[in-house]
Amino acid sequence: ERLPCHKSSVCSRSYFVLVMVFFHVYILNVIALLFYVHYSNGQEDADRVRDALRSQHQHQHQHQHQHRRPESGSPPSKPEFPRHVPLSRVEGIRVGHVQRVPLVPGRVHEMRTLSLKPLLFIPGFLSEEECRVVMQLAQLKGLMESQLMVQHGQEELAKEINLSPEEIFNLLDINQDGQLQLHEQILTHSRVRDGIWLTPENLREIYTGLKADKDGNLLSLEEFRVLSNDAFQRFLIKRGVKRSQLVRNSRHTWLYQGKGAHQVLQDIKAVTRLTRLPATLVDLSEPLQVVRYEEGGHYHGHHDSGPVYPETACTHTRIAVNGSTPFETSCYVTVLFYLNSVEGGGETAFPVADNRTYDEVSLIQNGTDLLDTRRNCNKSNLRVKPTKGKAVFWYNYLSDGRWVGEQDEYALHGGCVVTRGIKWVANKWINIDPDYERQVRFQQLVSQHAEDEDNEGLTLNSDMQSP
Ligand SMILES: O=C(O)CCC(=O)C(=O)O
Ligand SMILES: [Fe+2]
Repeated sequence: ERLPCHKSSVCSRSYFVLVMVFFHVYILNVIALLFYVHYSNGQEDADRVRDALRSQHQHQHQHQHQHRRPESGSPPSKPEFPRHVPLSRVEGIRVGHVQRVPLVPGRVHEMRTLSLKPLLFIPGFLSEEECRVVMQLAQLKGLMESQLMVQHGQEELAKEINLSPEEIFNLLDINQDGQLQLHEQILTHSRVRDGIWLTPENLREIYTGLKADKDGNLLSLEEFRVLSNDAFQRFLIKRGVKRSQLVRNSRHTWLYQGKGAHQVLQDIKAVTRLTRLPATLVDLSEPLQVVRYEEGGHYHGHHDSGPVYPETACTHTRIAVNGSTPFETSCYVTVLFYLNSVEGGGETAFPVADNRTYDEVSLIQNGTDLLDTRRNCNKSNLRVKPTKGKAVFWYNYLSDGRWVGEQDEYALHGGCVVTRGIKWVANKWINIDPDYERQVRFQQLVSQHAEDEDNEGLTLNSDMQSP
């Protein structure tokens, strides 16, 4: 028996029509949305393919006419790495994995993965002859001290940002317990202060000398306040600082690798094939840094690239910064070449490579300072022996899937003290700004500048030719 159904109720014909209309509109909406998603992706794919083709074309063009400047009058060249195409990064697979890299025609080099945190490889690279040429060129040019005895930068910086003793104290007090333990002082206060490396004993000696600390290892805010800003420095200068007490005890020079440079130096730019990074990045990077450590030389633990903060800019892209950035840092992928085999010591140490976790405070514990490469290299997780012609290559940044991302804290490293003989290395730092837009702006500025120079040259030439 059917229930009675009134005209005005939900069973009515008009209600049914209304529901059907809504239903169809809904279905049409869904279909339209699907079409939209499909076509917009298609467009992006098309953009991506077009960009990739364009970049490939530019790449080939660059290989055919190496070091050729952009044609005058042409628009500034587009970056070789469009946003959609991720920056190449070599896969580590697993520790011990070996991959073959075609660095020079007719010869295949092997590259072994040494660690995954940081992503680090050891490829064979330079021939004996190439090592000899680089060392001779560096000697011919002349080397300078890598670190001057006393740096004033920190004092000036502290004055510039105008911090009170309380504010500095809080900055140093990592665990915020109102007292500075010895490792806190070493980690932040003394390390960055003068570029002078202080051991726990040094620090105690200084505090005693300055009559700053009454109870040994702890420094209260009151005691800290007594220490005037330059007390440390004055004390150290009076007492004398030896080269072995510096963060970096070596000499170095820079060798230009562009057009007209010695062929061996130009050939070292084959790091593009090693790292698979775009040739433009390598071309726009700093020159080759050649370093010589005498017996007793060292370089304490450090990062080649700084952390990524909004207020920090890379040194190489500073001309592309809109507005001002108070701090600058180096931004690199590092390729380190060993130009000779060292008789004793001189390994490159990576104290926390492949550690499960990274803990800055535990780098200095119970008198053991893992960053101290004069004393504690044997406690590092990974040490690379300097062998002539070999290179180590690592990423100072993690990947964000497309471009370089956060700083890789595990990339901490240093050069162990050379116990016998002399050590020669060369750094090929490939400058990459973690800020993609800034790197692109920088490249555009550089190519625009080159273009302007070319135009100026043309004007000058025609001036000279005119009667
Ligand atoms: O000499 C070494 O083994 C390391 C050198 C180094 O880390 C550097 O020059 O930045
Ligand atoms: Fe380094």
